[in-house]
Amino acid sequence: MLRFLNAGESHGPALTAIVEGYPSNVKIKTDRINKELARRQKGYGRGGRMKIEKDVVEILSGVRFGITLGSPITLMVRNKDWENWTDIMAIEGDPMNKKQILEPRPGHADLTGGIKYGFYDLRNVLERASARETTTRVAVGALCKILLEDIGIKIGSYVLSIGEKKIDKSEIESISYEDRFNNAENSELRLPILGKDEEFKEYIDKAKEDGESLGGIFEVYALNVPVGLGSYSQWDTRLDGKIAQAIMSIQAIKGVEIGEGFNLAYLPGSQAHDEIFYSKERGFYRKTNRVGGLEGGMTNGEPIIARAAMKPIPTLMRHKSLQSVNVITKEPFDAAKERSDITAVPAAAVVAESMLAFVLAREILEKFGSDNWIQIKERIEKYRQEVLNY
Ligand SMILES: Cc1cc2nc3c(=O)[nH]c(=O)nc-3n(C[C@H](O)[C@H](O)[C@H](O)COP(=O)(O)O)c2cc1C
Ligand SMILES: C=C(O[C@@H]1CC(C(=O)O)=C[C@@H](OP(=O)(O)O)[C@H]1O)C(=O)O
Repeated sequence: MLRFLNAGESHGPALTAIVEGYPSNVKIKTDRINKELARRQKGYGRGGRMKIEKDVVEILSGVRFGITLGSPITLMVRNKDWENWTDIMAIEGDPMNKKQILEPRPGHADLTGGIKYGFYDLRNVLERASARETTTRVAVGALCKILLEDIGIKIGSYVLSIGEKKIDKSEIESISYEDRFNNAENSELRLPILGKDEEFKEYIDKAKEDGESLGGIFEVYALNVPVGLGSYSQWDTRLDGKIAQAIMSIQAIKGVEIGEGFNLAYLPGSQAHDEIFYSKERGFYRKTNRVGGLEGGMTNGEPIIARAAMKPIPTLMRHKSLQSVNVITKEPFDAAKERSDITAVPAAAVVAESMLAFVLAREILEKFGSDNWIQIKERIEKYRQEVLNY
């Protein structure tokens, strides 16, 4: 089974991931992975840290002369900021008590993590809870995208709202997925339509001036996915559940819906489902995709669509603060900080693409075999023909 683990602290020397179950005979170019890492770093509204980091991957195992071996792949991305934090983040030696963080920030793992793991220096919690970790999720996602692209599956994302500023569903209905993809790539906010960036940027600037932070909603999709990934046979083989879990695991995500999701609850049955049609060229198909490509926990051949809601970034600037309590003195304090993102919805969307790519690559390998990519690809092509002839 394809799986990965990642490790690393936000201000430690490096972030790493080990990917196991990735097939042999896949051509890997580090440029392809670096392109995804750069996409995650973009997005208007990010804070000072993104000016420091320029994420690039180093492959430490599992690839020889640019070809995967079928053995575990180790990926590493160095933290440039480590140089500024070496003494605070010291791996050996006596603790530097003067740099302890005793003030838990609301909306973060700080307080609960401190209580649970038995630390008063909350840096021990926040270093790992931070979304900096998503860098290696994206590196792993890039490996998965290489597989998926080779069999014609394309994954993308776009931002639908930041705070109260929204793109209406009706504004993008007539735009093809190809155009939405290109528009989002050319927008600093990953917006699916052109000409809206300025409006959104002004809105973010205003939030910054007010000392506020913003959340938002993004959509992530996968096109040309074969029918029949996932299964209805057990609760934990249902693919809609796996996708929701993978996206929900991203820091600050508080809601995930598949297809029309929550809106379906307001519709009568006659308007909520996707009727079935048949043509010789296309086989079975739907004219609508309200269920986001998933029925009975399986892909039905239509695009997979998932939307996620991100809460506003918890760290606020000095002039607008949230109340909290010092873990030693028990005195109240003001949790505002100097450095933070104002919003990171576009970055979270790229992370969600990576999580979707990982889940889909894992399902593909589960269904079609997991050792030699050349054979796996042949099986997928044969299966696609069978589906068409069903
Ligand atoms: C890409 C990305 C960047 C983030 N940047 C920040 C940040 O600069 N400051 C901050 O306080 N939280 C930031 N967050 C949110 C926190 O990581 C998150 O709210 C926190 O870890 C608590 O997790 P939870 O919201 O899932 O409970 C970011 C999240 C993501 C996905
Ligand atoms: C470093 C990244 O995001 C970070 C996620 C994050 C958090 O609390 O989640 C807090 C900020 O880090 P710092 O406190 O060092 O400024 C963000 O910059 C990244 O996305 O690569």
